[in-house]
Amino acid sequence: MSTDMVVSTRGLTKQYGKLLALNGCDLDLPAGRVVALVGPNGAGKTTLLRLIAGLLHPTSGTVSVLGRDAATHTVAALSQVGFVAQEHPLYKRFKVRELLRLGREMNPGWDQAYAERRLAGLDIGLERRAGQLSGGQQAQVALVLALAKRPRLLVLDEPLASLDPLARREFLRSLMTAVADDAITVLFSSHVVSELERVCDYLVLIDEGRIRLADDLDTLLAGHRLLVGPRNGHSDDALRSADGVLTVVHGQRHINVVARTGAGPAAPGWQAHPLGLEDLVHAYLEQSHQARTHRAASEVSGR
Ligand SMILES: Nc1ncnc2c1ncn2[C@@H]1O[C@H](COP(=O)(O)OP(=O)(O)OP(=O)(O)O)[C@@H](O)[C@H]1O
Repeated sequence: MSTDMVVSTRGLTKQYGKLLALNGCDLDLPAGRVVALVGPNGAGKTTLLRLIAGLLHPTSGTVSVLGRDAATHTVAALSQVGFVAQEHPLYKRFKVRELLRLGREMNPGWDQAYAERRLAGLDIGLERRAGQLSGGQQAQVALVLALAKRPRLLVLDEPLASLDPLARREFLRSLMTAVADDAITVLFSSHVVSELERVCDYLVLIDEGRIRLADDLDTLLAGHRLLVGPRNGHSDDALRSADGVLTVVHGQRHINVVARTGAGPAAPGWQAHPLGLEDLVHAYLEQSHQARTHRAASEVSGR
């Protein structure tokens, strides 16, 4: 493992009974990045995040966080990791002031002045009860509680899920100020891929418990292209089976092909365009979906 990696997993596997939720994941996350973890429902995102936060033990393989084994040094590892679970649960009957006191009592590195400053900046009064705050304000309080631990790694499970577009923007803005001020590494899962391009600089794509992609966003975007060409004269199967081609979609007059840069059709009439993050993620998931459908069909016909 390289020492400047905040998270390193090797062969990380988690089974719930017979269900294989994570399957032999090797992952290295460099320090100081904002990492988006994306994947369809049930892909294994929460499981991976909980393993990294030391809240679950692997069935096999290893997970090292900030140079320590997260499974065996949980207390030491956890003090440097801020974790906000899905739906950012807070003790709803507690006042914000009481939540801060709890945080202070439970975390040796607690920074009360920082917490109060951030809450004041968000206009969230310390005497408000958590349960009476809006969903967006509760998400912000959960973020402040995690940041006031002064973690080196902040792990957020679906922080945007229950927020409306405005609250999402505000939440991401707060997150970005914290990242800029404190140089922490952030790892967060999300289904809202369209919003990630502005905030993250590293992407991990997980599907069926396996890591499909993990790289700098710029490298990934530069490494793929959308190719648009005329409909006639191309067999779908030939296009699809070409090396480096991820997806082939027929429009009314054109065919859209997502391919690795340098691969795919290059005949006259074809034009290459840059690919956005949403299209890139969609292309990989579509490719997995097609492979699954193909596998299922072969199993049925082989019976
Ligand atoms: N405690 C559990 N017991 C049994 N199976 C579980 C448990 N937690 C998760 N699973 C299963 O493990 C797989 C991965 O679940 P996980 O929650 O990690 O996925 P996810 O990518 O976070 O999904 P989502 O986007 O829907 O939140 C799923 O098939 C899920 O049903």
